[in-house]
Amino acid sequence: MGEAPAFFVDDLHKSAINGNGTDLKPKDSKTSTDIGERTYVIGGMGDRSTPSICVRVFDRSTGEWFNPAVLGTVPLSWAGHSAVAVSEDRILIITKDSIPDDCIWFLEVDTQFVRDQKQNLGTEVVAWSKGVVGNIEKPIVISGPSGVGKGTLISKLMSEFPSMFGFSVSHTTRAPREKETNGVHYHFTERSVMEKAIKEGMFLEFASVHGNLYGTSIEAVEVVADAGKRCILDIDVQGARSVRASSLEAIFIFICPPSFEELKKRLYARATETEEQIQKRLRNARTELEQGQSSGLFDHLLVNDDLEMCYKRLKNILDLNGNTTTTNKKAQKTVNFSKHRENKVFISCGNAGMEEASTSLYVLDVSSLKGGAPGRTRGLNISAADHIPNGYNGIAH
Ligand SMILES: Nc1ncnc2c1ncn2[C@@H]1O[C@H](COP(=O)(O)OP(=O)(O)OP(=O)(O)O)[C@@H](O)[C@H]1O
Ligand SMILES: Nc1nc2c(ncn2[C@@H]2O[C@H](COP(=O)(O)O)[C@@H](O)[C@H]2O)c(=O)[nH]1
Repeated sequence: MGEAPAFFVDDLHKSAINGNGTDLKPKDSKTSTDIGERTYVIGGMGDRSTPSICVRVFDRSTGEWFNPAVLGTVPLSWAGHSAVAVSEDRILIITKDSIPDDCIWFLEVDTQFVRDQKQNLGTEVVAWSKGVVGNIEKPIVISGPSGVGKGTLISKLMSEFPSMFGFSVSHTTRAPREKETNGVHYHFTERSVMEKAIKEGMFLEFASVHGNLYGTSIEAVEVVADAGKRCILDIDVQGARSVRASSLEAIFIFICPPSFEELKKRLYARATETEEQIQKRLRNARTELEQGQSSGLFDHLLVNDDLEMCYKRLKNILDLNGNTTTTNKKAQKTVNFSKHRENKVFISCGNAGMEEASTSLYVLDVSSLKGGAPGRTRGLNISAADHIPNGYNGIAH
């Protein structure tokens, strides 16, 4: 314990550009990056056909090594990497020989998500998150008691704007209804499987609703964003609260019935639940209505009395009728050199494998990072740079 393995000193050399991070000689497969009292050793394992990545941590205050639980989506291709700490809570990793869409990653070491998971799992944790250039439109969280018409409103929105919105397909342990399709309406899952995935940090949120487990996986939201669409989540109030507390910035809309009697009528008319289940849903509806209307959790409350009227108001909120906008604007692609000086990382990219070796210099602005583990880190800004001003972070790639 406490002794650094051979690779720690011998195999690493400091960045040619600023000495804060490390980059690799072609044959190397590990980097070490210091944050506070800890040194994060990130290295490739396996052979070229099945490369993988491991993380070990050396705590200089105790002189001990440990292997943290590694959460999030691990980079797939791994032919080496460069690493630099961009803040107290995360390390930027640039993987070598990757396609441009797949080369920027973050290893989070002390973000809110990591701290939460440390507490949940009772162990040391780090988490991967893939960096994505540009921002996404804020996802839309729609909540409300069972039978109020959330699904009906969402279906209308998706049919009218199929290329604009994508549905976050939740996991649930409840049995499918007659017309429901696995993978479309829900991922119908065994409780033990879902509980295991929750423990492994695969879920953005989950809750026990009307006696079953429901949850939004990180991938459910990210695949919609990756497709360039705005994600819609149909989740209960507990789930909405968890999303509010997560790194996902969203718009929260609560749908109310015109009266409790009308809600009851809709649930009976839908006829998808047994008498006992309907009674349970109605009991839970009272609490949900109380919490939804009074908690300050929701940005908008909509009464679904006349369906067409409610749909129109929903479209107003989402700026689909040409009214006030509530969506965030797309990321600015240009970099302002006079601002956020400390948040720029210069990347020197060599193409030694080509006939004429050359090096290009890019500047990565990490000042407007959004999201992060357990999903993607969005909001990266990359542009060409012609020189590295004094005092900047940089890594060779
Ligand atoms: N404005 C409305 N007026 C009358 N009936 C409605 C209205 N909106 C929805 N409904 C009907 O109410 C029933 C419940 O709607 P829906 O299934 O969309 O509710 P939900 O909120 O998604 O419920 P759950 O949370 O249980 O999935 C459906 O039969 C639907 O056709
Ligand atoms: N917290 C979450 N709640 C969810 C999720 N998916 C659905 N729901 C909510 O469950 C109830 C019941 O749905 P039903 O399809 O069985 O009628 C409803 O209020 C949904 O909003 C989820 O991923 N997380």
